[in-house]
Amino acid sequence: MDPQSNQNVPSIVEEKITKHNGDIQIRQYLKGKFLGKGGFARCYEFTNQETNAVCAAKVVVKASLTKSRAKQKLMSEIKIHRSIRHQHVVQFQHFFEDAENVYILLELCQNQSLNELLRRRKRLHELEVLCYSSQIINALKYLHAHRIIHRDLKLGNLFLNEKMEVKLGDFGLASKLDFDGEKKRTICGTPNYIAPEVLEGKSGHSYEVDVWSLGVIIYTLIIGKPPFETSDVKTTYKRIKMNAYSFPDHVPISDAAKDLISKILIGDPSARPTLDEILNHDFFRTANIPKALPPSFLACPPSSQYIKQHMPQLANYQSTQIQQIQRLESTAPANIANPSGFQTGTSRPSVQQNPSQNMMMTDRGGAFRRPNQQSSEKQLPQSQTRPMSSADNQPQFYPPSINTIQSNQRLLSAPQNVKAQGDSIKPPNVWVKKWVDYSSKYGLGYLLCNNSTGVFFNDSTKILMDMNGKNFHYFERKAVNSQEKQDVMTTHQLSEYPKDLQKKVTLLQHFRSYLENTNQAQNIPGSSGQSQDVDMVDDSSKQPSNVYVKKWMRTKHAIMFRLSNKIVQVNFQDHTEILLNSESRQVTYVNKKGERQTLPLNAALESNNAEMTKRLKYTKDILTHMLSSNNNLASANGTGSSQVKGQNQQPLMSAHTKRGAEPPLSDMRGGLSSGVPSSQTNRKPFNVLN
Ligand SMILES: Nc1ncnc2c1ncn2[C@@H]1O[C@H](COP(=O)(O)OP(=O)(O)OP(=O)(O)O)[C@@H](O)[C@H]1O
Repeated sequence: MDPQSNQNVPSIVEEKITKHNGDIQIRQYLKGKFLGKGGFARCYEFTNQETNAVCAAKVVVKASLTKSRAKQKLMSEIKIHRSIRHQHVVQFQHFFEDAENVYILLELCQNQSLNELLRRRKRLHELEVLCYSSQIINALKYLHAHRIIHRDLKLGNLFLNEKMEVKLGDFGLASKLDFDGEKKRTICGTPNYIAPEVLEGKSGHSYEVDVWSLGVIIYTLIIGKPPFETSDVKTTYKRIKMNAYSFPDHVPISDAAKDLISKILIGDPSARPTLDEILNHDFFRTANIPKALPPSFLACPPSSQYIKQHMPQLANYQSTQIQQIQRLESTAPANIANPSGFQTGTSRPSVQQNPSQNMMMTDRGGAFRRPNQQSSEKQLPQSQTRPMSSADNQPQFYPPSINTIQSNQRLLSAPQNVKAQGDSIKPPNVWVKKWVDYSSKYGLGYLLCNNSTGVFFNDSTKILMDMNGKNFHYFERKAVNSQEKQDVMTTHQLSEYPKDLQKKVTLLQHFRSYLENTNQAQNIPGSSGQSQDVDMVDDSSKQPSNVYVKKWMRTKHAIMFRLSNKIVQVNFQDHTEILLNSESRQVTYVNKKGERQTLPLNAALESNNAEMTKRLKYTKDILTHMLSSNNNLASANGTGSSQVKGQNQQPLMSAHTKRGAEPPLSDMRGGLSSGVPSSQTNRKPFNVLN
């Protein structure tokens, strides 16, 4: 509570009204409850003593308006706000002044702002996000149709009235265009929500800045914190300009929501979807969106019954999927199912706690659809619905998390006393040594044990650079006949290659340097990077260099790669590994100590090494599960990749694979500092007028 404000002491405020005949009438308001304060106003409940009508009064101290800019801002706010009327805009009622203050009387929003709601709830269910964001979009559509840009769209300016309707308020930074193509140049906004074109300030900005902020809001409500938030504003701007954000693994989010957010948060404002396109996005088709939510949701998340009622498709889908997942979970080794060191607690809801959100992750939708488009477009493959990234030509590379790096270097430094059994038993010669999952933006990058680097892009093309770094192979799926598709490989020199591959080659190089520069030993307790390198030269550097990752997926407990050499590699969270050679039907198992053992599949299944057989069964179950859901990785079991239709680069079951919190971006790229979230920073508008 602010001691200066005397904020909760009721007092009477008098408005002098001069009548036509010159008489003065006094209207009295009881200044009641303090509602909150912003950068330049305090807000109170005002009760009209004559009518008993209650409203919110924004009180601006006149002494704070000495600078002409501040005065201008207030006048502009009043001028714009009083000119509009919409169900989802805080209704402007009246304004007056006395010797000390200016009073703006507004429709009272009793249920505070979305900011307070999020603070209470930490994050919202996607159904709630749909409900709130569709109302925000309605308000924005109205404003934009009246050539008004809000320019300060944020949770703190989105209020809830007693009917739980969203009301957009605070028009202090709003601007009215004189004509549609006009660009505004004033640098204004609130750091976390500000669009990159405002920061660049080169060619001005327009309505698209509100669309950007809407994307930030959707992300923030689902994930629980703004996408670009850091502890200092400069770093936040850097992140915004470089479009450096990611979806944390520990928070469930549907593919449709991810897709929409990544389409909105695009640097080029002209590439952002329009408000109508957003409303027609698949995300808005995942539910029968209620007009308003019950007030109980201010404090508690929706019940599963409520979700079922509004997301019936999800509910049906959910029950079968949950059973499948529970079956998989039950076959997972105990220490994998609940490994120590995993995040626990409320920030990591389990499938059972919040099944709908987890299940939504398997919804592969997410395309924009115009109102008349056929539903068949729903089945567009991800490569069409989710282009590689924004329209930028120079991709910015910010891998989401150094924690995503896993290593199976221990395969190389395995003790010699664990021998392969029998003459015909040969351990695999190429496997994934390190990887980084950056599929929230570009794809999966990986380093093989033979030092080749590859990327599996989100559009399902693949690229592989051999260890000398002079050539690269590019793989695209093409139809070989009317029924079959296969990866078709073209080889290029790095000094000369088709221009349209430039972006992918740049990304490959970023991935390569990122993976190579990551401290190899950090995930391998007790081992040294040096000895691994020596081993690697002896062991695998002479192996064929065109082995690449054909498919991959992540589950709650593991990441799986299917390599083009018919190896299925499964890296478990507890650092054990399975390498399954479907051709020779042999299994290599790496235990927690890094000891490896290669043996025939049948022998492995019947072995009395319980740890290994559990993991092998888990691998088999996942492969079976994927086979039944038409997943490509299943083709590694010998059915041939060309017969499988789906592409799977998204996590199938859960987003909880990574350990630990999001690391500081400074670890990944110079100049950026730790991303410690702060509830207080970055909320105030800056440079209000210039
Ligand atoms: N219509 C309303 N109903 C209820 N509370 C309101 C209303 N308008 C504003 N408030 C409360 O008053 C606080 C300050 O209002 P507002 O954000 O409009 O002030 P401001 O000084 O213009 O803020 P900013 O610094 O964002 O420009 C809000 O955070 C909110 O808590």
